[in-house]
Amino acid sequence: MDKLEEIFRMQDALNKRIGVNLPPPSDEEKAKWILNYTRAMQQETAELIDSVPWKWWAKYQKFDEQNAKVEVVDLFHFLVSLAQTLGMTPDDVYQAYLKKNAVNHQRQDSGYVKKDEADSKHI
Ligand SMILES: O=c1ccn([C@H]2C[C@H](O)[C@@H](COP(=O)(O)O)O2)c(=O)[nH]1
Repeated sequence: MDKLEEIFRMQDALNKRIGVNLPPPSDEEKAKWILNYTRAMQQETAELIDSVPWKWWAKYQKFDEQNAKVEVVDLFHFLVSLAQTLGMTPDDVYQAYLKKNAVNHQRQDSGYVKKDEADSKHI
């Protein structure tokens, strides 16, 4: 089985066990879970920041690379749940990634001197 498909299946099983069935049945519920998962990601991002010595005024902090890796995996759990909230399959994420990655390369090719929101509308 494809690794991304396996991750999506395992995340769905964990979320169901926690009592969350995705995608939610209404736009209202979708909005609620987008906010829940993005807030959870903000917290995990703060924990990731705390795993590097970011306090320029303090000397007690150490770079904890092992913890940083765990926080990335925590973030990945919530990012996959966010994709599932929006009804995206592993293939949807893969196809959208391919398209957006191509747009990002085109922007670099052209110097990216101007922001053109329309260049992502086909994704
Ligand atoms: O609905 C949820 C709630 C939590 N987690 C997972 C993601 C992280 O790996 C971990 C974060 O929980 P704490 O370790 O911060 O309690 O739980 C989910 O996958 N889905």
